[in-house]
Amino acid sequence: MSEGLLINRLIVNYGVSDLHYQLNVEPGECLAIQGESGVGKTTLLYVIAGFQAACQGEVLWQGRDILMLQADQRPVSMLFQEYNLFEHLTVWQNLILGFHDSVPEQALRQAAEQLLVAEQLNKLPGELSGGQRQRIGLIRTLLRPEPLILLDEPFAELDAKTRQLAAQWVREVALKENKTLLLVTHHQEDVEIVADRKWVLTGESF
Ligand SMILES: Nc1ncnc2c1ncn2[C@@H]1O[C@H](COP(=O)(O)OP(=O)(O)OP(=O)(O)O)[C@@H](O)[C@H]1O
Repeated sequence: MSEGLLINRLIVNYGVSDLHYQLNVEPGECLAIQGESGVGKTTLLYVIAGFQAACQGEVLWQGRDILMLQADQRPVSMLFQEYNLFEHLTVWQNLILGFHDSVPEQALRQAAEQLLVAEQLNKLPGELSGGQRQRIGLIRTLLRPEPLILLDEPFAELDAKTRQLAAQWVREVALKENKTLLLVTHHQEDVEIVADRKWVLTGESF
């Protein structure tokens, strides 16, 4: 029994085609997921997070099949492509949303400083650039309490220098908070900075 994440003979069906997954991630490991476009990287993250159904197999976290749980019951924090920011709330209100009475205020502010978005906290998300929104989403996703972090091209809107800064920050927080992290990226530099290991999805069945 794995204490981390074990994806066991998982099959996701789209009409005539099936996607197959078999994977083991150690607790605290940062795994980069690569593979050709359309091979099923995003689909895998959606199934783990509970936003898409699998038709067979298991997703075990610490020995327990999380496919049985509703999305909000899973030990998962995922950064969506659209960064799930509420437009009518300020950036800061967005950041503290969902922490209830245990807001890690100091850590959130420190992260905003490190990722160069501290000046943006009192603004509305609509006033931010795509890259600034992406970093706000990243901060919230990483600093939430859930142990399993799913990131789908989380640096896509960042310039090379900011991308490197954000990748280093992700690595640092993941290690410090003992997160288990799956990172979908096409960039080799992200893999080198963030990941312990790279897994190339080929679409072959097990
Ligand atoms: N809603 C859907 N209906 C039917 N087929 C779908 C649907 N979503 C995805 N697929 C199929 O599932 C496969 C995997 O898609 P997915 O988006 O997971 O790939 P990906 O590896 O993340 O690709 P990319 O790198 O381009 O983002 C694709 O071949 C696609 O045709």
